[in-house]
Parts: sequence; C-alpha cells; structure tokens
Amino acid sequence: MRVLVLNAGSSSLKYRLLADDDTPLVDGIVERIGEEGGVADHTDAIDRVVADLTDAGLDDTVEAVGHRVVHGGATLTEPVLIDDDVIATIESLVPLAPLHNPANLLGIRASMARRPNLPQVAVFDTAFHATIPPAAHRYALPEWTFTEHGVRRYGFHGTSHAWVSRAAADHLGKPLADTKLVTLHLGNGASAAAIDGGVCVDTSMGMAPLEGLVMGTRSGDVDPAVIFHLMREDGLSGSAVEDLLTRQSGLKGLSGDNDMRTIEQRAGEGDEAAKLALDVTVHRLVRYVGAFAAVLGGMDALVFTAGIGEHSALIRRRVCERLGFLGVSLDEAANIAAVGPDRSTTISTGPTPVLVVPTDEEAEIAHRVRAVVAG
Ligand SMILES: Nc1ncnc2c1ncn2[C@@H]1O[C@H](COP(=O)(O)OP(=O)(O)O)[C@@H](O)[C@H]1O
Ligand SMILES: CC(=O)OP(=O)(O)O
Ligand SMILES: [Mg+2]
Repeated sequence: MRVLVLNAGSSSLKYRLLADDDTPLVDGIVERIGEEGGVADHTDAIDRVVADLTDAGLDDTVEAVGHRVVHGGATLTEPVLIDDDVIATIESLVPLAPLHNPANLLGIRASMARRPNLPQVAVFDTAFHATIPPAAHRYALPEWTFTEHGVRRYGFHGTSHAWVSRAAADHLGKPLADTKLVTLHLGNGASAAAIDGGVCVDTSMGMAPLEGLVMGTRSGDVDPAVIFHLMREDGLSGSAVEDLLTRQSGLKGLSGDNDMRTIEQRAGEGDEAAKLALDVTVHRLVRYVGAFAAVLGGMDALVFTAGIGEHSALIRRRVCERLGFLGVSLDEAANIAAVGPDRSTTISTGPTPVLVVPTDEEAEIAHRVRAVVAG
C-alpha cells in the first residue's frame, strides 16, 4: 500500500510517499515555517506538498494518508482511522499543544477535503507514553485536577522514541526486552525518555510539550512561581505568559535565535548569549540523563536522535564529557564522523555505549497506518 505521511512539527513539515516496500517515492521537508527565509505558515507548507506530488505525477497513486498528531490526550492512545469524533478530540486538545495540533488538523482537513475516499489515519506522539506508571505520570496535585481536567504527564515524540529504541537494540545486538535505554530526541522540540525493555517508564515532557529540556522557543522546566511572579509584577495575562514560555523562551529566549546551527556559529565567534544558551541546554540534558539512569536503575545505552541529536557533534560531546560516572567515554573521532549519518553509530568506547540513531517518524507512521488499514 502506498502511504503518504505528513509529519507537521512546530517549525517544519516533513512529508514522504512510501511504496509498498517503504521505498520513498517523494520525500521532502518544508523548514523554518513562520520564520525568515521560510514559508509563512503550515497552510503554505501543505500547498508545497501537493505541488510536489503533482509534479512527480504521483498524486493519484496515494492509497492511504498517515498524519502525525502530537496530542491524543487520555483517549486516543492508539493509531486510529480519522472520523468526525477523532477530529473533535484533536481539536479539543489544541490548548495543550498550541504549536502542533492546529498544524496537524490543517493537514488532516486539507487531505480529507482533497481525497475524501482515502483512509486517513492519525498516529499520536503521546501513544508510546501511555505505559508510564502513575508514580511518573501524576503530578503532586489534588485528585480533581486529574479526574476533571486530565492533568497528568502525557509525553510526546513517542513515535520517534519507539523507533530509535528498536533501532538501538538492533545496533547493540541485544533483545529490546532486556535493554534499558535513555533516548534523547533533540529537534526544535526536545524530550528525553526512559525505556525499560521497550516500554516507556518516564519522559521529560508533561501535560503539554513544554516541560523538560531546553527547546527552540520553549522554556522546558521552570518553577511555576515564575509565572505568578510575572503575572503579578509585570501584569502579564495568562495568554501572554503562555506565549512567553512557548514562543519566546528556550534557545530563542536565551540567545535571540532558535536554530542550533546559528547558535553554535555565534558561540564559536565568542557571542556570550549564544554560549549561555548552549550551557543551559547541556546542563539540562545532563540533569535528565542522570535522573533517567536512576529511574531505570542503570542505563545500557544512551541514544541521541532528531535534528540536533543527529547532527550536533558539539552538543553530544559536551553532554558525554560529563557522563564518565555512568560509564561513558566519548570517542571524538566517531562523534565527528557521525554527523549526518543514515545509519546508527556508536560514539562511546566506555562500558556504556552512546549511539547516534537517525529517527524515522515517517517510516514508523507508515507502518502504523498499514496496520490500521489492514484491520
Ligand atoms: N548540522 C547541524 N548542527 C546543529 N544543529 C542542527 C544541524 N542540523 C539541524 N540542526 C538543528 O536541528 C533542529 C531541528 O530539528 P528537527 O528534528 O528537524 O526539528 P522539528 O522539531 O521541526 O522536527 C534545529 O535546531 C536545527 O538547528
Ligand atoms: C512535540 C514536539 O515538540 O514536536 P516538534 O519537536 O516536532 O516540535
Ligand atoms: Mg520533529
């Protein structure tokens, strides 16, 4: 079955048409959406996909469409055929994934309007994290916040964490069922996961894709007191604080730029704000790796993936340098050679392997789509 996959992230739209045997027939990415030098918004990005498929003469050959959907909430924990109820649920979760679910819905609606007779399947970032036990998914808040408002940790990037955990076990030559992994998905959004025997037991993102690591424009962890303080002292409204934490913070808040390539270049030229952005990013990563190694009771391997994880030798080096106590010993030649790989690479010679594993959310989504359509 030929599957078209639409993977809308906060800053990019990745798309791929996969043949029966997974060969990519059309493969593209629209980057820096809404930024200088990029297209204006996700609607323009979708137009680019349609044009690309049409130019290739393949638009009519699509047999099913797979949509990455970031937030599936408490009920959508498996890939599903999209109908009106599914759309309504995804829409109701927009406040919890404001940078993502609207883009995912745009893709779904555009695709359903153009091809109403094709099976359209939603694959959720949250699904892989549904196994996280209450000790890790509940916040220390009163029960009603959970029962009435679904306040809990959901976790994101699950499609990627699932894919790279299997690929990492393959690369190590170990059964996934016997492997404890910490996976770091470092893209524009970033999250860590603790995976025990293929089952996710903890992750750094929370109710929304806002908690945890430092991201392109998102703060990651902040003391909630910061929010009340700014509301009181600066008169910020709730939505102004939300905008501050989701769109004006992270790398962008610290340095003015949200693209890691630019920040690395500026830091290399001695720019203090860019250096601080790197320092805070690295420190937060080290903190989560240590915490998740403790959660797992030991780590068989550490995995780097996604845009920064796969391409930034600098971030990998700086994190690994601080993990000697966990059995990591960086192989710098392998680390540098791992830049831009299309296969997994080991970059630590210590007892604990560190792997660079290219993620493939599109392939993972296509497999899920075939399984749903096959029933
Ligand atoms: N060669 C590179 N060196 C450092 N960072 C890189 C490199 N290539 C891409 N990146 C970073 O990867 C991030 C985007 O990752 P990606 O996984 O594509 O994001 P998205 O969350 O939009 O899917 C950006 O911060 C970008 O600067
Ligand atoms: C959930 C999330 O943060 O996704 P992305 O990294 O693609 O923005
Ligand atoms: Mg992404």
